[in-house]
Amino acid sequence: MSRKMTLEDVDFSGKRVFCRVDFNVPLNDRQEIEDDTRITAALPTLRYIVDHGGRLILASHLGRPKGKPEDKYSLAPVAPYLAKLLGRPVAMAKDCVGPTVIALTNEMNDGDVLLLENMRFHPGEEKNDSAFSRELAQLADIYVNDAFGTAHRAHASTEGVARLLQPAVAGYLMGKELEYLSGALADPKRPFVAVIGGAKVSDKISVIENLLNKVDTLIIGGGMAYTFLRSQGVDVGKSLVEEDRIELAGRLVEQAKQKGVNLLLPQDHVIAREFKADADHKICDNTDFEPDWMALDIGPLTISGYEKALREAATVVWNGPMGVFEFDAFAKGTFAVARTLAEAKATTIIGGGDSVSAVKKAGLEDKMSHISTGGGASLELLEGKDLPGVAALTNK
Ligand SMILES: Nc1ncnc2c1ncn2[C@@H]1O[C@H](COP(=O)(O)OP(=O)(O)O)[C@@H](O)[C@H]1O
Ligand SMILES: O=C(OP(=O)(O)O)[C@H](O)COP(=O)(O)O
Repeated sequence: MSRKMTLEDVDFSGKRVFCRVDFNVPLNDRQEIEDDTRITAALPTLRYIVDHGGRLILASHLGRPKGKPEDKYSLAPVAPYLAKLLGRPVAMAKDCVGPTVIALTNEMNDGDVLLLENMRFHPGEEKNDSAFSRELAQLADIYVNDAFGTAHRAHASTEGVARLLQPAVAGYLMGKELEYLSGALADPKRPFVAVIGGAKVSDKISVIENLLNKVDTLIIGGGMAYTFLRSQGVDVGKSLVEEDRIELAGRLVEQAKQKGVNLLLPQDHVIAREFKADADHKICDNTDFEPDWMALDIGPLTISGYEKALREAATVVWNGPMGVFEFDAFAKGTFAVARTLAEAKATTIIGGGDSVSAVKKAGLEDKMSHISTGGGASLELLEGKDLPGVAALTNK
């Protein structure tokens, strides 16, 4: 993709800036923010705009309201939280379009911050409706997109407005995410190793197909490994297997061979009698699976093989857990990968979703080169797709 304009390419002084952020943060029952990672990740961009005299109009979605207002999805709790982080007032608008909002934006002074209410309270947002995009575009002079986590959505505030408000530029978080994730795929330091896990092959087929053209080693773990093992004739008992993907998994193994990619599958497993935190469990290898048991984690031999490949890597991308890490008894494989990456000399990129939760649970966030703020968006990049929210930005 062409290089996009960035914050430094624009004079923000006295300008109204429509800045799309991803403040889709988890809230608890008391409407308190449970994880502020996405808010703190956007701060460098927000500070740059206000420090350069911009009038900052923030736009985000929260949750998945169905095109109409719902109290539990209000962004109101974010305004005071952000005000504390920024050390300046953050006004909260009751809506994101309409005369009252226009009046609020007209009253702003340089350096003021206004948070608009949830974009998804309007059906036009997810439909990328042009009339709704025009209403949003009316509010500002310049467009900034720092919402990497939502960049795979072609919605009004992520795509439509960017086409109407020029220049449309990438914020720092967006730039950093693309630098790591697209950078790793375009020009990785080698050996380049990808670790792909999680529940199902079907969710990650395109990722695996794309990575087979890029990586030196592909490590497979988690539930999806058992469809791969079945394709190799291993009897995997009651482990998670997608019957309709066995043939495809076999073809991917063949492709890896043809392309000279070192594909690593689990050699031993922690198997359990049932899918429960305190289930009876033991270790088995590929020759002695119990017919009525299921694999819920990779075994010790597999862990040491995977650790060795990771220690030799220069670039690692990780997406998806190695086992049912939510249950302590089956979290060893996932935490071993997290620890090995934390100690590795490689550039380590954690591509969103459950692998990020695992790294955070292990307290190892600070030891990774990059932890993505977008699960879906990083997967689409790993699939080799362009992100609509990025494509719509102004080329350099
Ligand atoms: N061996 C396994 N059997 C069943 N489920 C598994 C297994 N290994 C991992 N999982 C489950 O996969 C889920 C994560 O899968 P997925 O949503 O595809 O990953 P991600 O969110 O990282 O993309 C976790 O809830 C985990 O418990
Ligand atoms: O949380 C998000 O994505 P993620 O769960 O894939 O990381 C983004 O805010 C996008 O939200 P959406 O998947 O409701 O469009």
